[in-house]
Amino acid sequence: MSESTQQSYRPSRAGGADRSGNGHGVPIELVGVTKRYPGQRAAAVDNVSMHVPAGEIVVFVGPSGCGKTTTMKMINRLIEPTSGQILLDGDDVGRRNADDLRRGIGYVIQAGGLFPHLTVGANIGLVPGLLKWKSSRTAERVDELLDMVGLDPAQYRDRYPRELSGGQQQRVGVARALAADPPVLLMDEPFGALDPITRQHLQDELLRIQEELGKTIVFVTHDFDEAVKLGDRIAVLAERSRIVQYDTPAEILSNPADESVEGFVGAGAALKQLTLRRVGGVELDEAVTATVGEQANEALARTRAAGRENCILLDERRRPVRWLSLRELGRERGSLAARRRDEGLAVVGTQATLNDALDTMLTSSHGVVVVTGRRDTYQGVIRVETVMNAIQELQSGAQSGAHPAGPGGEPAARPDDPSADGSGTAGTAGVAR
Ligand SMILES: Nc1ncnc2c1ncn2[C@@H]1O[C@H](COP(=O)(O)OP(=O)(O)OP(=O)(O)O)[C@@H](O)[C@H]1O
Repeated sequence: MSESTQQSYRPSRAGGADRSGNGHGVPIELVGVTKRYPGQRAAAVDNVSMHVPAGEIVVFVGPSGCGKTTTMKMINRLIEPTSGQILLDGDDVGRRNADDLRRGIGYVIQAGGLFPHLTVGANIGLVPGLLKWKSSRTAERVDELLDMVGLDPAQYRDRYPRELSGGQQQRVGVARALAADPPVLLMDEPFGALDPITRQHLQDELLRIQEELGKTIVFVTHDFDEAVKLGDRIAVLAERSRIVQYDTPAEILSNPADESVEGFVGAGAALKQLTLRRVGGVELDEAVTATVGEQANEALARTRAAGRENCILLDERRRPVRWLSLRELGRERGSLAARRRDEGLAVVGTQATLNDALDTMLTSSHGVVVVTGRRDTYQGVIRVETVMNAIQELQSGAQSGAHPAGPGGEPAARPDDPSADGSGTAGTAGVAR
C-alpha cells in the first residue's frame, strides 16, 4: 500500500476559538481507514487517519473522485470501511447498530434530500418520530428548528418541498439534520446547487447556528472559498483521500504545504484572505438612518447635514427597509410612512465575509451594503472603499512577504507561476473555486 505511511493528523492549533459553544459536539477519530470498492484495483480511500476535534467545522476539499464522499459516508456507515476504525467520542462506530448510529448523526446532502411526499414538518419530524418522541414534543421541535433556519413555522410547516425554493429546501434539510440534536453533522456539498447569494446566506446561517450549537461538522465542498469561510480547519485531500494538508484556513493560505495546495490557493491568495475577515470583525461605516414614523423633514435635514445623498429607512424594529434619496425624503409630508421592504436591498449579516460583502455590492451595483445583526437589526454599512482598503492592506502584506510566505520563505502567491491561477496543478486538477 503506497500510502501505508500516512500519518495521523492531529491538528495542534485551536481554530474557531469559541465556536465549541456549549461543547455539544464530540470528537471523531479515523484510524487507518481504508475503503476498497468491489472490483476496483485501487482503494478509494487508503489508510487515512485523522482527528476531528469536538465542536469544530472540518471541511474536506480536493479534486473530484479523490474520496471525500466515501470518507465522509464511512463515518455514519452509509459505506462500510474495508479496514480501519472510526471512533465517535471514543466509541467504535463499527460496533454500533448502523440505524441507531445514523439517527445520532445529522446528514445533509445537496438539494436537501427531502422526501417529496412529506410536508416540511413531517420531513423535519422524521427522526424524532423514529426515536418515538411524543408528537407534541416533535411539533414543538419542528417549529423551533424552522425558526432557527429562518423560516416562519406557520407559513412553511405544512408545505411540500416542491412548494419551496432551492434555498428554502436546503434550510429545511439543515433543520431536519438537526432535529434530534445530534452531536455530529455530516454535510456533503449541501450548498453546491444554490445561486451565489443564497449560498452565501445559508453559509452565514450555518455559522450562526454553529455558534449557538457547537456541533462537530464534517463538510465536503469543491469550493475553496466556501472551505475558507466555513472551516475551523480544512483538510486538503488528494487521490485516495491522501491528506496533503490539514490546518486552519489562515495557515493554508499563508503556508500551503506543497505546490498542489499552492495551485488552488493560487495568485489570489491576498484576495482570498478577504474570506477570512468577517463583516462583524471590521469597523463598520456609518450611514444616516431614519425610522418609520419620524418626521420626514428631520430625516432630510439630518441626511443633508451629514453630506449624504441617501439615508436608510428602518422599520419600528430597526430592520432596514430601503434607501431613501434626498428627493424622496423631500417629497414626504409629515411622518415617514411604512413601506414595503426593497427586495433588492443589498444586505449582509455580521457572519458574512468581506468577500461576500464585495460580491453583494457587485451584484447589486451599489457601492455600499447594509449590515444586519441578530433579528435582522441594522448595525451599520460597509462601503466599497472599506473593502478596497482591506484588499490593499492584504496585498501590501503579501508583497512585503510579511504575510503569505510559503514553506521555504517564498511568497505563496506567485503571479508568474502558470499553475497559480486557481485552476489547479496536476495534483489538484479539478479543484474548483
Ligand atoms: N459504489 C462505488 N463502486 C465503485 N467505485 C466507487 C463507488 N463509489 C465511488 N467509487 C469510486 O471511489 C472514488 C472516490 O469516490 P468519492 O465519491 O468518494 O469521491 P469524491 O471526492 O467525493 O468525488 P466528487 O467530488 O466527484 O463527489 C472514485 O474513484 C469513485 O469512482
